[in-house]
Amino acid sequence: MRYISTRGEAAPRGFEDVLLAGLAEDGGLFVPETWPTLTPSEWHALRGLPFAELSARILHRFTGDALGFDELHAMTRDAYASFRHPAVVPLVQLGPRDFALELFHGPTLAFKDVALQLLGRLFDHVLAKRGERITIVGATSGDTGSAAIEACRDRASVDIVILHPEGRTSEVQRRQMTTVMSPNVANLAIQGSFDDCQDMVKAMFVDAPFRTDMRLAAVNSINWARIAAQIPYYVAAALALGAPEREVAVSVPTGNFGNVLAAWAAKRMGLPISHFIVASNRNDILTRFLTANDMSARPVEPSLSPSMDIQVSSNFERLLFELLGRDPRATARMMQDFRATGRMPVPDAAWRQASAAFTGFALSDEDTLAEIRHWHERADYLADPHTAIGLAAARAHAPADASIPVITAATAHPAKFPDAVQQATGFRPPLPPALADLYDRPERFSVLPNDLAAAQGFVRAHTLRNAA
Ligand SMILES: Cc1ncc(COP(=O)(O)O)c(C=O)c1O
Ligand SMILES: N[C@@H](CCOP(=O)(O)O)C(=O)O
Repeated sequence: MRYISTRGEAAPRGFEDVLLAGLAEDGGLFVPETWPTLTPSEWHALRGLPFAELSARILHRFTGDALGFDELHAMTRDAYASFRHPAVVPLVQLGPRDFALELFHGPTLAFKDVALQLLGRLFDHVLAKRGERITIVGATSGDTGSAAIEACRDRASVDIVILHPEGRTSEVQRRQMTTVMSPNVANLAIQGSFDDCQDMVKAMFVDAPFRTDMRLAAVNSINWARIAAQIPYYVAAALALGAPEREVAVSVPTGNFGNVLAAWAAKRMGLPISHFIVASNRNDILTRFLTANDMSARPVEPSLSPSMDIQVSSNFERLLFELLGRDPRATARMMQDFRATGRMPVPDAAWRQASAAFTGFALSDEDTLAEIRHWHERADYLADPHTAIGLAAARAHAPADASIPVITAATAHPAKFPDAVQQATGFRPPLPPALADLYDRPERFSVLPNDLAAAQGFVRAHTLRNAA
């Protein structure tokens, strides 16, 4: 299995190199050279397997010979042993055809743990084999940061620096990152938006000397391994509902487009997903694109679902590459124009293809609160604001064929956003016991302006200090 860059100027390479590279040197994202597909009997063989085994079987299709199945299975078993639910990613029925795929039972209470608990172990495995060290630089709007820190803290071969937008995460999210005192972990609060943080991280990756000197690696969903590790839960849910014989639809609260892209990748592998519903908050660039081919970035606006306060969705590039018939030159040109102008006129044929497969939906804060209240009153179900947006989108855009179930990705635990949940329901969800003293723990982070040189200086100092 080899991977190519969406922009065509980076050498193709295998899974381990892609894992360590993160972003391709040409600024593009790695994608599989060809998509692996499963036959109906291969899908059947996965039905009912423990999640760790199913996950290893799917991932093995993407690692090729780089990793043996047994090694991979040992890692998935270990990664998911700490999840608080025995099913790891339980599917909860909320209505006749409405299901919540709960992805928040990992250590930091969001879907990011599913991939990042595994990535931490993959990094260790590959670095130990190669005798190398890396510095991870990541951007977060709240959840990737804590999940990555939890997965990488105290690992001998890894330093990690996470950039978050100052004051724009929930307090629980910030504290989950800034109360970790491990010497290999550092947090930067950037005076800007998540998009600014993500731009800085990408700029560090395309600064070749800096990238090489620091041995940079990525934990964001620009890293293909993140996407690959998010595919298995869609497989598990669809098989549980009758796939491959029965079609399913998915509704995914969306920011960087990684989680919904993982579902789309499952479809490319042959899983019968008939509809993709892309749910966002008032930062609705994807909805504007899907409904009116208006891909134009606006300033990021804070909302009650801060993890989705994103305008420039990294993984859209992977979809664009496919929509353009895998033409790397056209992809590179369009991405560069988007960067320069903030607008991306997508050719009509490509847009029609996208809008036939994906339906966009955006929800205001007020309606998000109403949706949390609706599920609490109707099904005694507590949804966090991100999940609520996914559930609202599923209700608005469920396929006309009522035999198709709709799986909504429940991406965060309600206790991560207690203020919004309390405002909607009057009930303040408590943190699980492992995090019960979170508000009493001391915090450590540095604040920097939205300035690339300053952030690079910080990353360099952190790396050198730990190497000494
Ligand atoms: C709770 C939550 N829901 C949804 C999203 C959006 O996911 P994605 O960026 O993969 O589209 C995020 C952040 O990425 C998140 O943290
Ligand atoms: N919502 C994310 C933003 C980063 O997304 P990623 O999937 O690319 O890591 C977050 O919570 O940090």
